[in-house]
Amino acid sequence: MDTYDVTLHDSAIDSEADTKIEEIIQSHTNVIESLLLFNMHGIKELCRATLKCFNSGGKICFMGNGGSAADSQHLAAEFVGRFKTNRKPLPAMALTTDTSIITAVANDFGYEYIFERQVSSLCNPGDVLVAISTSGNSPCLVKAIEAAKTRGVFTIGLLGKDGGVAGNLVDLPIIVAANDTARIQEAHILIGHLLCEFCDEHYTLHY
Ligand SMILES: O=C(CO)[C@@H](O)[C@H](O)[C@H](O)[C@H](O)COP(=O)(O)O
Ligand SMILES: [Zn+2]
Repeated sequence: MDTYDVTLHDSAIDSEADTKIEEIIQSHTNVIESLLLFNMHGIKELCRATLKCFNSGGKICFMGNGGSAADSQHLAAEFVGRFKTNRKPLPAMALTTDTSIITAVANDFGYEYIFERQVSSLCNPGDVLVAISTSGNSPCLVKAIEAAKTRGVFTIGLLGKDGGVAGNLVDLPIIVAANDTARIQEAHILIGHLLCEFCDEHYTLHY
């Protein structure tokens, strides 16, 4: 059977790829640099709220759809397991991982309740809830934020575009100044990793 040699140059594909790669890396860089201009204050508040939550016995919960669901479980794992150093385990949960809860709640109540039911049953006053959403408009996140606020949970939005509905609801909106979903998600995971690194260093030094 004939096989293609994928290493053979194809000038049309190569030049198309050159242009696209440069364009995407440049737009990623612009979005990441904009964090220094627009989001320093919000990221500092995120670091402070998280430390205060952990120091008073609370936990941090993450939620999001699609790529942001992946970010939620990625970040929870860094806290419970380890990031760079072997500091103490830190209490974090992704509300995106229990398929039995998610499918039962979606099936019995509706998809928009998949996080709300978990917040109402698992979150306590003093906990932090991080909603990761590029639009800020996903109904399942909005419902969960509303439930969290009635329970004394500190709500944070890692958002994009104009912040959407969640931008006006959360206690701390961190809105990445971009419109492209993928570029916003790349900034979100940088902010998440930054928080992990900050907590690593803090708890390695202080406990
Ligand atoms: O990862 C991506 C796009 O990069 C998608 O899976 C994306 O997360 C999904 O379309 C989500 O449903 C978008 O939701 P949201 O960010 O608007 O809350
Ligand atoms: Zn994606």
